[in-house]
Amino acid sequence: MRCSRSSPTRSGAEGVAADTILEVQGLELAYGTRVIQRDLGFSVRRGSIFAVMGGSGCGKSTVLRSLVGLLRPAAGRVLVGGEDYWAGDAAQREAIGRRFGVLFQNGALWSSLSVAENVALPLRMFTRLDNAAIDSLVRLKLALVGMEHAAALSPSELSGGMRKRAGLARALALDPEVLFFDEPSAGLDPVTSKRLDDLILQLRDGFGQTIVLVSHELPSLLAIADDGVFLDATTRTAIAHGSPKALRDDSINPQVQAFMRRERLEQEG
Ligand SMILES: Nc1ncnc2c1ncn2[C@@H]1O[C@H](COP(=O)(O)OP(=O)(O)OP(=O)(O)O)[C@@H](O)[C@H]1O
Repeated sequence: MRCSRSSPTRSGAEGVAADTILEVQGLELAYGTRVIQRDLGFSVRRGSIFAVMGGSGCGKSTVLRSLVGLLRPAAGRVLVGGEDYWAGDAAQREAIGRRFGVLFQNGALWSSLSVAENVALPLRMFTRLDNAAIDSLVRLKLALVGMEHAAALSPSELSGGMRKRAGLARALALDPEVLFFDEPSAGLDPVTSKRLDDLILQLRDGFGQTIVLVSHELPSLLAIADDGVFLDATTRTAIAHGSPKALRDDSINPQVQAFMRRERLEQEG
């Protein structure tokens, strides 16, 4: 179990532990005057898969939005490699944001572009690589997600699972330090969902990729996440920290137990 209040060796910028890539301190998130979550604190280790968990509407996607720069926190800090993300100006935030890859629920591909052109887009926008280098990188990223055969297809010709994998290839285009997923398994059948889980594990184990994901799909969370935070809609803050397995087996919090037990009954039933 890890949370910001229990980090071990502390060093480097802003006193963040050396193996921490992302640290959230005292975060409060609101839409207008409506507070969604407050007093959030957690840290994400390099090379780990970190899950933001909790029931429907507790604010998981809202937390993700604040981590990737789409929602300015009402209070608190998001430290990326020790740098305070929201303290800088737009240019500084953009520079930090380049270190992120983001995969949204439906893959968010441009429908007018082929799969290969979608993956090439960030490389064309943010690098000075020539066409040959971009083509090679696009082939490499598509091969990584098992989509090399689909380079010329348009997004409308892809299944849901293929769209996610194409979106993943695009999110990986710039070799992000942190990869963010919003509900990777949503809308996928169990077999396709398992393939995506295996791919996510491969990225962690093969490349040391750090991944932060938002999910309420417990089978997937239990299979892949090393650590996480459990948000509660009623108290509007985190009520547990730890891996999904540890929360399932050890948490004494009734809300956490109810969430985990329901999922367990569904699996057993
Ligand atoms: N743009 C917005 N403006 C105002 N309220 C919003 C906005 N987006 C989300 N909300 C509200 O914030 C709360 C948290 O929403 P969020 O989507 O972050 O929850 P979630 O845990 O990801 O939900 P789910 O698991 O159902 O996707 C909800 O009550 C939602 O209605």
